[in-house]
Amino acid sequence: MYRLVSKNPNAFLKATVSVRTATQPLFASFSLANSIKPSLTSLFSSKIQKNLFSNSAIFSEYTATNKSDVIYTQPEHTSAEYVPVPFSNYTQINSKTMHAIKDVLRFKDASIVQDKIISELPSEQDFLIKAKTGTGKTIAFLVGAIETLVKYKASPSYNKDSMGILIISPTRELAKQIHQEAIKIAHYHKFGVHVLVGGESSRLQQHQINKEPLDIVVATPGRLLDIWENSNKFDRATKNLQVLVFDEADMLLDMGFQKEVARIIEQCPKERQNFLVSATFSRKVREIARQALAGKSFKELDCVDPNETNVVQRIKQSYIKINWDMHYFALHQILNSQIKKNIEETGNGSKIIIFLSSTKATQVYHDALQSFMSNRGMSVNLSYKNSRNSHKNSGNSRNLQVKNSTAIYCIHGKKTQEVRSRISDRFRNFNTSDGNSAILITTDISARGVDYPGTNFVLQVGAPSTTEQYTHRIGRTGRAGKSGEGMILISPAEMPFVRELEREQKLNLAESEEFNIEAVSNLEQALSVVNESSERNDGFGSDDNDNIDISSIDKNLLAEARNFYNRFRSYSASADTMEIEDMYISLLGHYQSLLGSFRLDPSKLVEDTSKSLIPFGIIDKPRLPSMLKASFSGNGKGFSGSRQRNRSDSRGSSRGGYNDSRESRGGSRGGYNDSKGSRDDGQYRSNDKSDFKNKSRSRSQYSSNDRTEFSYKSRDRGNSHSRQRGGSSRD
Ligand SMILES: Nc1ncnc2c1ncn2[C@@H]1O[C@H](COP(=O)(O)OP(=O)(O)OP(=O)(O)O)[C@@H](O)[C@H]1O
Repeated sequence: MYRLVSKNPNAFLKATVSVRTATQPLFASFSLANSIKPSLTSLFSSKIQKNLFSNSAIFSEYTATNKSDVIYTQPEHTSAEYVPVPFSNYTQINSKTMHAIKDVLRFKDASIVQDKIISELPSEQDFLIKAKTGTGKTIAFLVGAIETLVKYKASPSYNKDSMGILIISPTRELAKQIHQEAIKIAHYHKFGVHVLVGGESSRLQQHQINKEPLDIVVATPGRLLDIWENSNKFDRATKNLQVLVFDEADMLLDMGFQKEVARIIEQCPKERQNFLVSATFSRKVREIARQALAGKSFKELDCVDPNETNVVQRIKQSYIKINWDMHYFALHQILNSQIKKNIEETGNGSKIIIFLSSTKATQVYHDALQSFMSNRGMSVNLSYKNSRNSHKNSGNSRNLQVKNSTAIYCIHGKKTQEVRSRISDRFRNFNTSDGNSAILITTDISARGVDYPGTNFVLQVGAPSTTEQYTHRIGRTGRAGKSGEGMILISPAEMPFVRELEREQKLNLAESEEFNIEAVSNLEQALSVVNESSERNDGFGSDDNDNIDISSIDKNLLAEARNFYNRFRSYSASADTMEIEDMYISLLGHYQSLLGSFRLDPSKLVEDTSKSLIPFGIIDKPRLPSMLKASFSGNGKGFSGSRQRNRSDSRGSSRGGYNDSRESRGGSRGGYNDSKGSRDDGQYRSNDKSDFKNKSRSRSQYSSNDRTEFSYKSRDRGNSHSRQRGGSSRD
């Protein structure tokens, strides 16, 4: 009999986690309509809206106006984002707009935020708009702004050379998405609709500007100011600008666009309407509001109850407490489980987004996932229930032949705009109806505003920069009335983040039931067994090792671990050590900015995060750049075993795990955290904090020839299985 001996005490999760009750029960909301509580209705008596129906559910909804002129929508433990008012009931919308909503967008009922805006029309007022993620803010502000434009066009002061609506977006992806929505809703108006973003031909954009009226312009700040300076027609047109919109207003400031925002506001005419839009009203949104709406009264349309979270309630959310060295196998299990579950429930493949906090980590996780998740598809027989097709059959379930391939995509700020757009389009249009699935691995470049319809699962790897960012990331699923699920992988050192989520976002996250501490420990054991037997080279599960007791380990899990192990090993063996070390440093760069806000323990973070090196057999932590040292080595802990990378590490050419054709190689090594990589101001400005560029290193100096073989146990085995590079030094 085998007895499982953990030679790696850290490998087993010992910490206990209190399992709290989820406040976001899956599909909790679809009961409803019956239950508007009299006590609540009397609290909000001024304006009670009728209830209704949305795409997927029955909702109850009512709103109220209080004295401070802030309108709250009272969600009343429902996930209601739609009101029962069909668009056709709104008489205040221009008929051409209405026509487009019906025939081009094909929307039936208005969402709450849309109802809020439309109820105010016609209006020249300034609006500060807050509504939950994925609840249709884009169309809401477009409808409002277009009404103002239509009115202006009909007025005697109309000048055909003037600009109608200028919409500022923090990222190119979002700008292009808004542009597409604007084209649709402006269909019958025959407006000129433009998008000005970096990474694409400025000449072409200027050509368009000269050719067509500037009715609606969507732009990122950098390219906008660039064209503003260089195009007389554009400059003249802005003198009569009617409406200025800042979408994802706080992100503009988060990304360091303060100066650009200030310039844009300064250069616009004072007489205009303003819309400020976000799913979260941080201090920063109010900062823009102060600038843009200075001295003017504005109406705050807050569609989220102050006691509620900004995330739609039907998104089931949980955390998985797990060490970084277990991520890949856990991903293998989590993703396969999600895909299987979704196919069984709906007959469809999955659309999944995985968020990481640095470009380096995003690229590494993408490459790893390609090794063990992507496949060319196979036909499988599935018996599934509740499928959208099940009505075609007499029974509740039926056998179905589906293809079962998984495509893996990756977007981050170091990719060219052309590649970003292409991948974004592919993922957006990915068809899951034949059982195929798609996974997008991305940085926060895709966290805000970006709409990938049909995304049913969002997985966050590690804590994001703010609790608001968590809600924006989660908001990529559960959109437009659809259901969705979110999970976050959290290392023990990051647990304070989960508590902050509760405090700041009122999100009481529960531990995952399926991947709780015990389940994660099982994963670890199974992987250890496979790893052990692989190292003995005696075949998986053979009987001639008396150190391991595998009887308690589920046979299927062992088989899955072996399958994963074999596939992942082929990737890890060829991965570039320097890329992996850079990933580790970039992650610490990300955590550096969280230390204070989430009261994280620096030495614990270093220890936890360094486990990301283990699957690649890297034993010693690389030396940290001075910018990080100051934050992470204050007490001298956490650096035992740190090793300086130096020239003596060089052993010839790279193994080429990441070959140079990858976009991630293209740019500088600085600016690992690309929440700024999506800046669009003509050049990439790396944040000092995360710019750990070490120009003196050349890639070949850190070739991976000397990297160890894959081993989850390398920590325990010293050098016997892990060849350390020379030149190690403590930091
Ligand atoms: N009234 C409606 N009926 C059906 N679908 C709608 C409606 N309004 C918007 N949608 C769809 O809902 C999705 C989300 O809309 P949108 O991107 O505008 O959300 P958002 O509130 O801006 O989200 P985020 O906070 O993430 O920016 C889009 O696919 C959009 O086409």
